[in-house]
Amino acid sequence: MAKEEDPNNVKELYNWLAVSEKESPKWAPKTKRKWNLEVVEPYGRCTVATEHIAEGDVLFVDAPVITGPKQTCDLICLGCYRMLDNFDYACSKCLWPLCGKACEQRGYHPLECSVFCKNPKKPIIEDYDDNHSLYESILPLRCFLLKEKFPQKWSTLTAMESHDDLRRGTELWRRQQHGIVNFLIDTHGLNATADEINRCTGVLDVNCHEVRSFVPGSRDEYRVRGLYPMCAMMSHDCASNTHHTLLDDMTMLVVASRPIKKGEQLTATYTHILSATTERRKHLHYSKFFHCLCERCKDPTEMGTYFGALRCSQGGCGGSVTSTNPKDETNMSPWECNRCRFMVKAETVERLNKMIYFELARIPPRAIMEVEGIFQKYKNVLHPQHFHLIGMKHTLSELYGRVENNTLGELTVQQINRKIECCRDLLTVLDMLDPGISRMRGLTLYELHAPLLMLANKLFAEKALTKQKFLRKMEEAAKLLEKCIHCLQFEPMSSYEGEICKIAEGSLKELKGSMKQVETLGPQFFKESSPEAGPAEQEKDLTLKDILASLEIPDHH
Ligand SMILES: C[S@@+](CC[C@H](N)C(=O)[O-])C[C@H]1O[C@@H](n2cnc3c(N)ncnc32)[C@H](O)[C@@H]1O
Repeated sequence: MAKEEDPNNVKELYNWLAVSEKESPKWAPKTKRKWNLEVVEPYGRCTVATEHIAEGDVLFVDAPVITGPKQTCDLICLGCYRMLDNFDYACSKCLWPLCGKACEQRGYHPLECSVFCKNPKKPIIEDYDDNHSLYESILPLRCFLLKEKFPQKWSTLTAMESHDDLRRGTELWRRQQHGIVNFLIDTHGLNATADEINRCTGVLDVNCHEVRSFVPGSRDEYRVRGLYPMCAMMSHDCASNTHHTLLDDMTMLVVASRPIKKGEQLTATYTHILSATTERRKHLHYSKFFHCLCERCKDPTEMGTYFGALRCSQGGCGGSVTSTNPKDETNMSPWECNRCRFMVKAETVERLNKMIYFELARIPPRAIMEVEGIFQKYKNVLHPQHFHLIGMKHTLSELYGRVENNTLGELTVQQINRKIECCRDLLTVLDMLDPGISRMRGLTLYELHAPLLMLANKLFAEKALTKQKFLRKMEEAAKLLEKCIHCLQFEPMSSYEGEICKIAEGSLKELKGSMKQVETLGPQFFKESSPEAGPAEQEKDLTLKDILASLEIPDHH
């Protein structure tokens, strides 16, 4: 299409949407498009809702233009992406690592093979540590080869942003000239110009998504990169309003994670939501070349979570120390206590966060007591909702009940309560930073329902609950399961989340059956609900919200 007719390549991108719809699985939901591609500064092209969108509405399915290894990764098979323990099998034509003969023709491997086979050189894996950059040239090469082999994909790829002007001269750019451009053109004689390769590398750097799944028919996990043009058109927001799910054939399903108003942008998160403002903004600037100015980044309290805040160290103050200017591009603005105005240097905060990262990184996997040790060490230094403490609670919520010698049945009541506390505190933060449909929320709700039910059953066995209270506790667990299923409903069955969703559906059915049975049980199974005990018992469960509601005072909080 002539450039004048489509100056922003919007039509070109809509064409890809049509291709994706054709390529997506037959069962994938088809819906009317409720958004348009528009150009809005400073974002560039972005997706804008043309009508009200409800939570869970399917927005689109997106097929990848191309997939391939990440810039750095462990040894993998270039055909099926399975991780390899050793370099035992080399492609018979190009000598690159594969898992076996069948993968010589699998996936996109024939693309790079057609270039490397002209000058076969077995890559020297022994020279690299884990997570090496041996593979960094593969995906840019695959992109370049689309030009001849898949022209439709090539024209979509060239419609995408590469920020060459902003990338040129950066440290990353300089490294890529050696590892990618020279490697392909000088070592392997690729008939391309440096500009063409840099453009492909740029499109990948600015637009790629990490994709994680299992090799079909196995439990072998893979982690690669994929170029999803429609997903890439969504602007970034540190508290986004969409949720994406990788389907079995590597197409991406995108749904609204919460209601989206007409005129609002559909947004995705390009970075990790459980990291602090300084880190997210640094990462976005380094990798995506913009300074994020979303509501969360502008707010020193990060939407009331105090996710980066420290506890004030001045005796008895009890205030929270936050950045005086989180938007500062130099990250040098001092931090200040919101009560006593005590100041802390930004550098000190950064050093403290790094120190905790290093301590956490040294912990062996699944070591509950070590995580608890670091939590105790820093709990009076950091705000209770600081990202490090919430990150540790996330880890603990998954470990208690799931590791050897700490299975759910082996936990003490104290440990069960700790698991419950960790899940609840994580959910509180997620409600503020990532409300609606999310994998993390779905999994955490599942983790929370089990110990709650276990405690309720224990108390029932001890005849320590009235019938009403036991039913209320069962109802709470059922509600958690319902919400978990809502969050994980789009996950494919082959994924861990899809499996949990299926298990949650089974547990919910069972639980509802048990509740019906409990209704029929006689009083001999329960604690007597004496007139004195009744109100006191109810009081324990009351919240401030309940009290305000009963007095009909609106809660302005
Ligand atoms: C994956 S692309 C998104 C599509 C892009 N707007 C386009 O026209 O091709 C990422 C780029 O979009 C822009 N962008 C995305 N989110 C942004 C945000 N929150 N603030 C400013 N620019 C943003 C930046 O230029 C970024 O490098």
